[in-house]
Amino acid sequence: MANTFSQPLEVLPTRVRRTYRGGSLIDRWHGVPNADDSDRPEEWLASVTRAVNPGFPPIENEGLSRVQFGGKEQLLLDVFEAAEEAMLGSKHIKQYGRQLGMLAKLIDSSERLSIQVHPDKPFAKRYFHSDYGKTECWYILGTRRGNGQEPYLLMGFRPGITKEYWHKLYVEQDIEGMVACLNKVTPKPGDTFFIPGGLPHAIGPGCFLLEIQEPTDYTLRSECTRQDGTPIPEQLIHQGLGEKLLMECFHYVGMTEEQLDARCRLQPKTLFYSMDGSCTLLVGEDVTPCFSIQRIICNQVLDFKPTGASILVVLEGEGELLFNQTGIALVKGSRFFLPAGVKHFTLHGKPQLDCIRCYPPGAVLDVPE
Ligand SMILES: O=P(O)(O)OC[C@H]1O[C@@H](O)[C@@H](O)[C@@H](O)[C@@H]1O
Repeated sequence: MANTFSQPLEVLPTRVRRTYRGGSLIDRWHGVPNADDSDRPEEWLASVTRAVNPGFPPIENEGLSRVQFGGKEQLLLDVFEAAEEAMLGSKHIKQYGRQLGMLAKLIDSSERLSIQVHPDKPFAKRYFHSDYGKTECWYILGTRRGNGQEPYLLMGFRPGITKEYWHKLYVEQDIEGMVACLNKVTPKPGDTFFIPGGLPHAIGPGCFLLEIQEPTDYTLRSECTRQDGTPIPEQLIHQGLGEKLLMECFHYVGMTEEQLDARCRLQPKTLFYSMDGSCTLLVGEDVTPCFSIQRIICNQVLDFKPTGASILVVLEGEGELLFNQTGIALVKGSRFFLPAGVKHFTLHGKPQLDCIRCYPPGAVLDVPE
């Protein structure tokens, strides 16, 4: 059984509705011309995490990715159940269960998201009885002018913001006041940011990014309306916890721009470099134990010997993924779940591939030999 399941699984598109608009850059990236922004600004990649969208008309299995497997389309979650060991590996299952332990997404915002916060692990454990909070990282793929504005990110309280002051702004819904409390950062392609649980933030307009996060959909927010002025359902504001706990989810740690840069703007580290290509660590264990991210540039042929599962996303270029003497074509936007049972694969850039590999917690990163 392990052999049947141990092959790279191409993941079908999984678009998800959110409270903000965007997504046209995701479609264009996949080669769809003249795409428009919509209420589906996110694509979840190899997801086994359900989207939580109270207040929206229900969609069955929203957020769960599907793969072609055994001659039919199936939920990746069901394939995990049928072959947990081949998919995730026994070491991972022992520590994390049948859950992948991370979620990867593409996000494209044509307008600013609401000012929000995600729980850290202790908060998630205590109030959601979950082993996972929603610490996340963003790798910027591109920017555009959104809503007539230059792209930006809001991140982290400026020094001196107290819980009492933040609560007052929340009660008054003083949006300008809230924006003024946060550091404003200009993103550029190739930047990587770390957003630990508890850090207030908002992705601004015109940001196209790859996000890796803990596998939950817990967003709490201080802003109660969308950009068009329509109300955001109460459940999406405090996830059923109420105003007091909403305020406690934020960490009131002020940071200057320099302190924010030092804590949240990550510096890539070269792991491997040759004529054939390179591997760079974008997010490693020194940043968070929740997941890791590696960028791979492949000019020729790179050989990998994984020791566990990962997700592979092609950002740019064309080439091939060679597995068991079979070549699978790779193009910009290709995304694969690589089960733990895949012990060897080769990337071939034709002429070049720029890829990201996302690893679950506890993974040993594999670097070409
Ligand atoms: O504001 P909504 O529509 O809930 O969007 C929430 C989105 O926010 C971003 O900052 C990320 O945390 C995404 O993972 C999340 O899906």
